Parts: sequence; C-alpha cells; structure tokens
Amino acid sequence: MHSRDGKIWMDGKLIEWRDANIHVLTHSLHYGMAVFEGVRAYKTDKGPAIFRLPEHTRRLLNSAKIFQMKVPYDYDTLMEAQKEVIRVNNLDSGYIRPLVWVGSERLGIAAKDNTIHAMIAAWPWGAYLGEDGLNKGIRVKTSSFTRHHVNVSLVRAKASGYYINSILSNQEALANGYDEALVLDTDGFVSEGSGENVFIVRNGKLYTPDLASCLDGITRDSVIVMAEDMGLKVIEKRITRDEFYTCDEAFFTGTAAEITPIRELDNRVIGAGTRGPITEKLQSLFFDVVAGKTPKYADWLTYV
Ligand SMILES: Cc1[nH+]cc(COP(=O)(O)O)c(CN[C@@H](CCC(=O)O)C(=O)O)c1O
Repeated sequence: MHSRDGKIWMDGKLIEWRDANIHVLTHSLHYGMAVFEGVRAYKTDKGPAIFRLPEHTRRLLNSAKIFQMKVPYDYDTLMEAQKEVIRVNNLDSGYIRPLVWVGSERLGIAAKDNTIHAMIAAWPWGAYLGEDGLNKGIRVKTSSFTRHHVNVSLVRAKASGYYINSILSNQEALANGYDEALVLDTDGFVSEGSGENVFIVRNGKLYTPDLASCLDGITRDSVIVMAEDMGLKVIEKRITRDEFYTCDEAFFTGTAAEITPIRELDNRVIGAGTRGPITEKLQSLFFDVVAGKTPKYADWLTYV
C-alpha cells in the first residue's frame, strides 16, 4: 500500500502518496489508540458519490472524543477532505480511509499532549469478500475468540487497537478454510463478524444483535431503514449460534463487505445454501441506492 501514485490528505495538506510517512516512535503505533473510518465512494451517472459521508465523519469525530483525542480538524474540513481525495486521485469509485492518531512527542501509557494527527487516503477496493461471495454467499466459522466486553472496549468507537481481536478471528477462520469469522460476545451470543455487522432472516423477519458489543454500523443502519421501508420487521435481539444454524437466510453488512450473504456457519448450511431472496432484494436495492438510482435515498449520497 505504501508505494503507489496519488495524493493523500495529511494534517491539512494534500501530499504525495509515498511521502505520507510517520516516525516509528509514534504513540499510536505502540499502543493502538487511533481511530479510523471505512467509507465508500460509488460511481453514479452524476459522477462519484460518497455513501453516508456525514454519518461516517460524525462517527470518526465521536470515536476520537471517546478517547479524548482533540482532533485539530473540524467536521466540515474532514467532509471536504474526503471528497478531495476522491477528486485529486481521479477515482470514479473507491474506498476512503480516514485515520486519526496520536503523534510521537512522548511515549508511555501516561504520555499526554502529543500532537493529534489526521490523514485521509482513498484507493480502488472491489468486493471485500469476493464477487462470488456477494452472489453465492460465504462460509463462516464461529470464532474461538470473544468479542468486546462493553467495559473493556468502548465499541461506539472504531478504534485501531480493537482490530487485533478482528485479525485473530479472521486469521483463524481463513486458516481453517472458511471465508470469515463470526464472533460471539462475552455471554456467548452472536455479536458481529471480524469487520462486519450481521443479520439473520427467519420467517420473513430480520434479526440483528443489539449494539452492546458491536460497532454501530452505518450499513447495518441503512439495511434496517431499507428493510422497514419494504415492510419487513427488523428486531434487535440476542441471537444464539443455533438460531443462526436454523435460520432461513443470513448476511454480513459493512462498508467494505457491503451486503454479503452467509451460506454456511460452522458447516451447517444456512437455508438453501446460497443467497436468500430477502438478502437478494436488500442487496439489489443497496446497489441501486449507492449507484444513485433511488431518489428515496438520495440524501444518503454526497456527490464529489
Ligand atoms: C467490527 C466491525 N463491525 C461492523 C462494521 C460495519 O460498519 P459500517 O462500515 O459502518 O457498516 C465494520 C466496518 N469495517 C470496516 C473495516 C474493514 C477493514 O478490513 O478495514 C469497513 O467495512 O470498511 C467493522 O470493522
């Protein structure tokens, strides 16, 4: 990722991609206290449009607030900078990664007053879990690791350090021949994927875990709104792994994952073992929305 042509917005300026470097004694590199976002811009007839940019920008600032990181750039500056990196890199679609981190003036857990930095990069990123995954569904393994406890990890923040848990879960799933991990909470109920929220469908109703142990996903929120607009009931509840095994459909949601069907969990076939009809309907609507084809959700798009 470090050597490519293009520009990165870093601490208020657009700089050459290869010059966007930091010191090895950067506090966040050692202790993991940094916050980030994953945002997508999509190609539309009216040019690139960023999906739910305000919500992502607000979440980034809230993540920093939770950790008392005083971001030296305001909402409007960060909004504009995310549009700028799409424009300046001539992307008609792409993945945008804002990151806010603690600088290198001091090390140590008790270090304070380090400079808070921000950068925003954007690059092309296709189907996170593969085109086949989007169409036919993926195979998932329940992780041997446990998702965050509410008082260990403040999960309203999208914090870099939390992704050690995600990497461990994802590595274990891949090493065992699966495509992604499903992580349970400290009570053994379904929480989320390593980088996605999760839904199951049973008798025409959607169920999704509450937000106690998982990220308040923007795609999750979008799916809830679209499903309810379709007249589907969406229920937030504690979901057990055997409810998952016996449901009719299941899917992950996320900016990178978009809406990816789950066709197996722990070698139990989910429903008909492929993308289910409600999943397909939601996925098709989602891709129409991000392509700017659905006036009803036009305010979810910020044109670059
Ligand atoms: C743990 C987790 N849970 C849920 C979500 C879905 O949230 P949202 O994107 O707001 O719908 C994501 C996004 N994961 C991001 C990082 C992926 C990566 O590999 O990095 C993403 O999808 O961009 C998570 O990381």
